[in-house]
Amino acid sequence: MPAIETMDLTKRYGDVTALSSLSLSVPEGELFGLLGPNGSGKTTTIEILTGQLDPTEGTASVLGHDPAGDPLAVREAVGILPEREDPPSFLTPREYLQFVGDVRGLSGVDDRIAEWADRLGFVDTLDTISTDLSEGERQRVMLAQTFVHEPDLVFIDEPLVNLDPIMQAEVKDHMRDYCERGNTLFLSTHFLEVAEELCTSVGIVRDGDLVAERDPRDLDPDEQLLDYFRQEVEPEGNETGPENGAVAGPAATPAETDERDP
Ligand SMILES: Nc1ncnc2c1ncn2[C@@H]1O[C@H](COP(=O)(O)OP(=O)(O)OP(=O)(O)O)[C@@H](O)[C@H]1O
Repeated sequence: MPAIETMDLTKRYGDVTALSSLSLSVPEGELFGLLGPNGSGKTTTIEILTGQLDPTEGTASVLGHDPAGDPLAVREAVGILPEREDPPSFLTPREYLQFVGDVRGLSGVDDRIAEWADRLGFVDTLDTISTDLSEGERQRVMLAQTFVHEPDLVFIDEPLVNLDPIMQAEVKDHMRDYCERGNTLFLSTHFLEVAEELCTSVGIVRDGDLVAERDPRDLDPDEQLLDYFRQEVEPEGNETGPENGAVAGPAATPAETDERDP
């Protein structure tokens, strides 16, 4: 059974069609990257798969659960890190992670918090009120809450944004190890270099439909994921675009900027 499967997922908001018969299948153990221009339907897909939003039509299965019919079962089983999500400003990382542990019914929470704070380098700020943390420090805490209950499947929107280069390398290693242990990771990113380096499969969405799927490790040595992306998302005869590797997204890799993806 695939970790994730969708059949003809469609989401309409009045006249706007955010998803249009999107079908995809992500096997267990895959490090899958969902790529696409702004407004192509990536967030909508993640919100449906994590039971936050009901589709207008179509079906989905996530670890064998129906996110529309049983959203709680999905949310209990997976880790989720939406883009631009922070820990509550009035809690310290320790208090927030204890709260997450309580909600998830975890045992040994203090040990888990210590382990993740050590791994993601926030031991020194565990007891600092979150409003006083930098953006990167808050992202580390949010990554910890995503993985702290050791879920089999994790959804992350822009995992490396705001992290310094050393922490990016640490998180990349963790994500690879996580999938090598048989778990599944579903990323959404505008950073094609990150997808090319990490993902074992990428799917490209355009206008709410999956238009291409590929293992980036199969790219020819002289072919870049950006070229492939352009070919799939740009209508014929309109093949000019940004030269920076993040089409219709931010102008630099996360290593080069402190700005969040617009
Ligand atoms: N609540 C809403 N009401 C109306 N339209 C919406 C709503 N949410 C999303 N849309 C529209 O649905 C389409 C898909 O949006 P979505 O946020 O899924 O795209 P995305 O690929 O995640 O974009 P980005 O890369 O900019 O984050 C867009 O046209 C967007 O304007």
